[in-house]
This record gives sequence, C-alpha cells and structure tokens, in this order.
Amino acid sequence: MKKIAMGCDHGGFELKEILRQRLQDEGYEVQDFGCYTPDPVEYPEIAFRVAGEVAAKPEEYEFGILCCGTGIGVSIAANKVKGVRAALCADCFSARMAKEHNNANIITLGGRTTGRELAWEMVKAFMGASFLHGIHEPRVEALTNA
Ligand SMILES: O=C(CO)[C@H](O)[C@H](O)[C@H](O)COP(=O)(O)O
Repeated sequence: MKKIAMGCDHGGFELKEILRQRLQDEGYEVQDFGCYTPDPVEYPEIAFRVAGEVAAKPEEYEFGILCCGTGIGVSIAANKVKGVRAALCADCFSARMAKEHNNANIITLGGRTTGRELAWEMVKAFMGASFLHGIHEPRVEALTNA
C-alpha cells in the first residue's frame, strides 16, 4: 500500500496521534504533516498542505486523513484543492460510501465530536472499501471537472 497522508489542527491533534499510532502499529506508512503538538495552529494551512500532496501525488499517497475539532474546517479547506474529494464522516456506513460512491481521497474526522474507537472503525471501513465505478464514474468525473 502507498503512504497515508495525515494532518490536523489542535482540535484534532489527539485523534490524529491515536490514529497515526494505530496505523503505524498495523504496518502502514504514514506521512504526518502536523501539527505535532496540541498548541493552536491554523487548520486551513495544514489541510491545504495535505490536500495538495494527495492531489498532486496519487502514486505516492493512497489517501489522506485530516482531523480538526469537528472535521468541518479541514473538509472545507481540502475540498478547495482541485482533485480532492474530502468526506467528513461520522459513521462507518458513510465512511464506506465515501469510497464506494464518491471515490473520496481524504476522510476528515472530528476530534471533539467522534470517539477514538468509532474513528478507528471509520478509517478501517474507508480503507477496506473500493470505488465501485459504473454509474458513479461520470458523477465523480463531474466533480473533478467542476
Ligand atoms: O474548523 C473547525 C470547526 O469547523 C475546527 O473544529 C477547529 O478545530 C476549531 O475551529 C478550532 O477551534 P479553537 O477555538 O481554535 O480551538
């Protein structure tokens, strides 16, 4: 598997650290774009960085994970980057659909809204799913070309 790009602000720091550790414990290679301490940082900066890397280097990154307090701020920021389909998820079904139907390349999560076990289950659901192509292909293409 290619690398997983991760990033967060202070609101998502603890969750990002937990997920990063678990992914690494399971043998995944993670590129951590910060933040690296719980000190306040500006989430657009980090979200743009991760989104830019994921969009520009699909041969290097399998997907990205962004965390902030709610997952909303990083999602809004990441989706401004062409080629990024960032999905804010709060349940495992949505996490699976984000990949199967939307071919999302970034999952965003809320460190202040989502328990760590649910977050981990969502990441696993996202990673375990594949884009279904077919009827979803032109829809995703339309998003990319917008
Ligand atoms: O962008 C957000 C809300 O949509 C994130 O949750 C941020 O983490 C949050 O706004 C940070 O808030 P803080 O008051 O600076 O801790």
